[in-house]
Amino acid sequence: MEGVDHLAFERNKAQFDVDEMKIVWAGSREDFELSDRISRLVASDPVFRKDDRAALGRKELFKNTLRKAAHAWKRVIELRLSGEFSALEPEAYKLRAFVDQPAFTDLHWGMFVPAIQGQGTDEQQQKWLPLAYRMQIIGCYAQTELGHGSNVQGLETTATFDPKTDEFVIHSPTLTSSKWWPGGLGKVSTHAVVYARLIIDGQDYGVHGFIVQLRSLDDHLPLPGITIGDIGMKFGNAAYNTMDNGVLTFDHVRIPRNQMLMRVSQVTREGKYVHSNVPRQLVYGTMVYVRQKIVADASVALSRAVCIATRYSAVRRQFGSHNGGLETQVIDYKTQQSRLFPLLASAYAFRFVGEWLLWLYTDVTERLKAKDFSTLPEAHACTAGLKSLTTTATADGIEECRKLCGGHGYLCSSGLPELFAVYVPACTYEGDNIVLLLQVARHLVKTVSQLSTGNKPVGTTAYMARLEQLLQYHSDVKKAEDWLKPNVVLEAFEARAARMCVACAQNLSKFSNPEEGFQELAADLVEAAVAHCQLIVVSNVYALSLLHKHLGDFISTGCIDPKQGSLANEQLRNLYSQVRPNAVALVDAYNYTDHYLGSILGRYDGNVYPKLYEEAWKDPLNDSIVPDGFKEYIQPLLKQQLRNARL
Ligand SMILES: CC/C=C\C/C=C\C/C=C\C/C=C\C/C=C\C/C=C\CCCCC(=O)SCCNC(=O)CCNC(=O)[C@H](O)C(C)(C)COP(=O)(O)OP(=O)(O)OC[C@H]1O[C@@H](n2cnc3c(N)ncnc32)[C@H](O)[C@@H]1OP(=O)(O)O
Ligand SMILES: Cc1cc2nc3c(=O)[nH]c(=O)nc-3n(C[C@H](O)[C@H](O)[C@H](O)COP(=O)(O)OP(=O)(O)OC[C@H]3O[C@@H](n4cnc5c(N)ncnc54)[C@H](O)[C@@H]3O)c2cc1C
Repeated sequence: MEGVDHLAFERNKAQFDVDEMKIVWAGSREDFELSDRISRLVASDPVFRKDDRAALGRKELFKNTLRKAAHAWKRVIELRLSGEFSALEPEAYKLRAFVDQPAFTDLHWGMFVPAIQGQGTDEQQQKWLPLAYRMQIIGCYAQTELGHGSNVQGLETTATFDPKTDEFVIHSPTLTSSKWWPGGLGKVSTHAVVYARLIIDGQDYGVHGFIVQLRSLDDHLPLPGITIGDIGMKFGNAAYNTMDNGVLTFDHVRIPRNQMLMRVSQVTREGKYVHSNVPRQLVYGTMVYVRQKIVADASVALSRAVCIATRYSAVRRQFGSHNGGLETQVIDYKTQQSRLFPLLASAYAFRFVGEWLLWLYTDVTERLKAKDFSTLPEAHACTAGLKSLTTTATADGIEECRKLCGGHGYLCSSGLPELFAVYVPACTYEGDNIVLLLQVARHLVKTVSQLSTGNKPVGTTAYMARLEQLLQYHSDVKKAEDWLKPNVVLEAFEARAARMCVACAQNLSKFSNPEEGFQELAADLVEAAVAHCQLIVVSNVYALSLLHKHLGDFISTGCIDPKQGSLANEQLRNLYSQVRPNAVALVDAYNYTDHYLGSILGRYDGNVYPKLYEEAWKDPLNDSIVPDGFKEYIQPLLKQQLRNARL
């Protein structure tokens, strides 16, 4: 039977309305219609073609990215996708997503503009944002240096106030202070928000943001005192090499005083440092914003991989043929289901968690405007923790989907190698995932230690208020179906997280130096932070597979016993059987075009084999029947073998 028939058959099995689910996935009917329209628009535009990307060299690839970014901007304006000025509107954001090629514009819109919006004064915003909104200047976010990324307070670039000229002198005092990594910096950006140590009259006031012009707006040459370039090829072939991650050094570059971002703190004409009545952590606000975006994007990357692996698993057959009949679809193997279906569930779970985090972020932003900073620690912990949890699971999930597709998953034409290579740096950028989990752990330990002082835990740590009860808890599950009750799962996750946090807090208290204790117990603290973040996911959606995966934690903390663990596993198998007939329809509900998926294995029509065969012949190696280099390198070998044989 041809693949085409396999998927039609699969679609007929669905036990729910796929069109309704498309709307659930999109968020609303309006969002669905918008995504649908824009994805088709991109798919039908030849400039946005991407099937030739894997064969391009770096220079061609980069030029191709510039062309796409310029064309995307033209379309944004022509189609009025940008509201009055800004491409931060959902329509433009969707266009960028479906173009599916990282570019300098991501950092311009994703970090440069938000940094000015969040950390600039009203005056600074009025001056810089209109230019940035019209892309008359292009900006990047220059924080990380060769020597320091995670440790932001360890940055070395200096911004020294010169009261004589009312300027800051931006300088890179060491090799390790070279800015290193900023996307869009290497070849494109005309401006950057540069993070540097503020020095006034010999005193160091810590890291602050400054708007610095890097290149001439006429001929694009670096301005005097600025050395700038690309840091070189990165992991994967095309993948993130569409981006010009850059290196930058300053040799006493002067900027006007009013280019320090002064919403959080100011430097007066007289050189006086004034700190507003706001937490200094607001300087980190852009990172909180982007971490929230990264969580929202995790479900997109994971769902793409899952869509490819699910459709292909329904098309692919191995073993099990009796009397010349059809072989078994690999999706029917229980091992395939136990690897694939939890990922399918995770993609949906991350979609809903992303929505919840957007709500939380919006709420915090509103409060900040009203000078209520009370929820900032919670926002930082949630964005950092969920960024870490979802990107780790998504990167691992994409790789698992590649394995689920067997040998063909390793072909670039499966779409999976490139998806993995583009996605995997998300585990590092915007905060290394372990470093971020340690931030969550600090928040949790602080919460536990404040319980005795009567401080009521709020937000996602509210469950800690029931600590006594959670420490007494033992699951009352008696039969497999009991694990279907959301409250039963939720309580087990709460008790596990609470116990792991309390155990860490108790062990920490044995150290006379708390910081030393924190370093020594860091691995346990990371585990406790993961347990807490998983609880956030579980409290937004139901997730039994996580319980099974981390059974060790649940049993060792005494929340459940081994028998109840086996019942969870039994129930999970029942659930896999229920998901099985709906699997293809569940991934159809993502409504991805074949252009966006970029995968022969994941084609909507399931016509995998003829298209794989056709694609192989397009490889440049097949341009000639006898390869270049035959005469120089193959023929002499063959002749030598002949001579040896004669001897
Ligand atoms: C044509 C085009 C058309 C359309 C285009 C349309 C749209 C554009 C498309 C896309 C754009 C959208 C989005 C972008 C999405 C993706 C972007 C793509 C790629 C991303 C590139 C990645 C960029 C980067 O990587 S930038 C660099 C990021 N760097 C880091 O993350 C560094 C990590 N380190 C840290 O964050 C911190 O230093 C640390 C937290 C780890 C260390 O802190 P530490 O505690 O040691 O020190 P302190 O600094 O003293 O902190 C102490 C207290 O502060 C609290 N804290 C820390 N951080 C925060 C925070 N962020 N917020 C609030 N509070 C914070 C901490 O908890 C301590 O508190 P306490 O109370 O004192 O305990
Ligand atoms: C593709 C890509 C794009 C990027 N874009 C930008 C950009 O636009 N602008 C920008 O400013 N930066 C950018 N970055 C830089 C990025 O933000 C940093 O690389 C990231 O924050 C990690 O910091 P690091 O490189 O210093 O890692 P390190 O901190 O050196 O990490 C190395 C190892 O040390 C461990 N480690 C570090 N500190 C601790 C600790 N306290 N406890 C335990 N373990 C620890 C980490 O877990 C990791 O295993 C980008 C990076 C990449 C890969």
